Amino acid sequence: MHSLSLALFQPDIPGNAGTILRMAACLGLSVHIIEPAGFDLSDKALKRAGMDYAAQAALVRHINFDHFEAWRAQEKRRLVLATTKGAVGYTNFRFDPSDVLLFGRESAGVPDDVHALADARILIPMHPGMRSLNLAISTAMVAGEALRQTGAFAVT
Ligand SMILES: C[S@@+](CC[C@H](N)C(=O)[O-])C[C@H]1O[C@@H](n2cnc3c(N)ncnc32)[C@H](O)[C@@H]1O
Repeated sequence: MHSLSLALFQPDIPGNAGTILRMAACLGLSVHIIEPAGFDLSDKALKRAGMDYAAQAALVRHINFDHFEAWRAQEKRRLVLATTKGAVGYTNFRFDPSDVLLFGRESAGVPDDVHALADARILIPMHPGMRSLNLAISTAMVAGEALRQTGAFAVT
């Protein structure tokens, strides 16, 4: 298991969370879910989307953002927020193996105070006029680049 971690801020859609859990299990990443989520974390759709892989994912639940921040402070890890309001393109950002990569909820992203306290805000550049990518897709793109940069992909 890598120390690079994914974090989902109050996710709304179980299919997205399940897809991310499956990816995380395959790539050796832990996933931190900041509650409340918009669904029951034992939801069938979460299990269906994550398939049996979800059971192998390192899932950590935080009852709220303060709880997540207490964990992060203890670990002394940087918070890197993926946001459509980011200033730095994700391929131009230098990732650290201990980073926590935070993604916002499907319906609303993250609140302004969470946006402000992140150590860095990164963007996946999109064509003009497009609003946002799907949560699971953006998580895969950023995780792939972070793993590539930090040399953490399994070598074949
Ligand atoms: C469906 S989007 C949220 C859209 C929301 N209405 C907003 O304005 O933030 C869910 C999450 O995916 C990530 N995301 C989607 N597109 C992105 C992009 N182009 N660059 C960086 N992150 C993105 C962000 O973490 C975002 O909070």
